[in-house]
Amino acid sequence: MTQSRRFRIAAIPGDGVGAEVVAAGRQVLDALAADSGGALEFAWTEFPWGCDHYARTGAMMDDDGLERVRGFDALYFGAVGWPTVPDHVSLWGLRLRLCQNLDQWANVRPVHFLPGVAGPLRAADTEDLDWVVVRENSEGEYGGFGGRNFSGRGPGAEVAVQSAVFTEAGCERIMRFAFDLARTRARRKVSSVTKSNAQQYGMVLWDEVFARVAADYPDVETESVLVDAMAAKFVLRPQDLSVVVASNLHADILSDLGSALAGSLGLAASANLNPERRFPGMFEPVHGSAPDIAGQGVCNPVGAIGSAALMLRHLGLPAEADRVERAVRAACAQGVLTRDVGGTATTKDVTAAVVDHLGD
Ligand SMILES: NC(=O)C1=CN([C@@H]2O[C@H](COP(=O)(O)OP(=O)(O)OC[C@H]3O[C@@H](n4cnc5c(N)ncnc54)[C@H](O)[C@@H]3O)[C@@H](O)[C@H]2O)C=CC1
Ligand SMILES: CC(=O)C(=O)O
Ligand SMILES: [K+]
Ligand SMILES: [Mn+2]
Repeated sequence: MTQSRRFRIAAIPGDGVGAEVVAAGRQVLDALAADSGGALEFAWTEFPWGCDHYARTGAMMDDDGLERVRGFDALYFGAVGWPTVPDHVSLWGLRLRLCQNLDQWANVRPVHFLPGVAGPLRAADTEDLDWVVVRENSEGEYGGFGGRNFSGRGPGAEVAVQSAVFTEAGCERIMRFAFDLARTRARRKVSSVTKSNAQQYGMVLWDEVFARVAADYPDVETESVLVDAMAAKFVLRPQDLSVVVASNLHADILSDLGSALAGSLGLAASANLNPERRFPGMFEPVHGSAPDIAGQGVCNPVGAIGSAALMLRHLGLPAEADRVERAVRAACAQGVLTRDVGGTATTKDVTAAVVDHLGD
């Protein structure tokens, strides 16, 4: 008899469409478990953190929240942010707080085409558009270093400093992670995103570490591309990319561009990982809380369902992850699409279609 595998997952829907897409992903995973004949079980605990929690308590999450989630096998996250709370308060109070304290220093954000989904790159197809943005997720521009209100400067003359911090160790570990990932892919190539022409300290260190790490991977092709040129390359030569490693801010921007090129921000999945596995990973769609469409039941759940597939793979369930990804492709190919990708289906219709195709 196969032994039952039980995974404890902390669900953190957050704000806006976060609740809708996390419900969709949970439904797909629960269907997978129900179909496993008892071999697989997901035990969910939901944490109602976000901007409503802030309105009630003055904090985005509970004080002991970090302690409570660190023992879970994984965190499944929706999105954070709502117009009632300043975005920097909500983001730092929840997503960044979780990622930083759980030392999830690698953020993996794959981009691929789905059959039946038209993107703006008319000439590209599934072969061309299949790359992974590896985002440095612990330092760089989002390290939180800086300040305001320097002495001697009054209202109207304020100065704010927002520094980017790059450490040699931080650069090296994300680059090694990118090279190791490249070795698992058909195209063994790592493209480093830089801005060392204008930023002569941090980005020059980034480039130097990249060159040093690359020397340890002679079997992997490399290139170093300035971020502005990389934005153009995403559009003009996507077939030339495989693994793209970039700083926190650069990768944040480029991964939204990547998912838009695939057809919508609602499609892209992501994994926030502590590769040493001292802490659980956090799996979330790339998009935010989408206040403009929240509560209407029309948001695209594909990014969140894809994030659930990344979670399965990280939990050692590659066959189940493949099954979810195949079911998503089948639902899209069948034309069950939300309106952001040109269809008329609701979030629930797409989720139900994915669940149906789990049986293919
Ligand atoms: N990791 C996180 O939790 C993130 C949180 N945010 C927060 O989200 C809030 C809104 O930020 P925005 O800049 O508007 O970014 P957003 O990603 O929420 O939305 C940008 C655009 O994409 C569309 N979109 C996003 N997700 C979609 C989905 N699943 N299906 C269909 N369309 C979708 C939205 O309708 C909107 O037009 C802010 O408070 C921001 O700070 C933003 C990005 C990431
Ligand atoms: C905050 C944000 O935009 C992101 O993590 O992608
Ligand atoms: K998100
Ligand atoms: Mn982003």
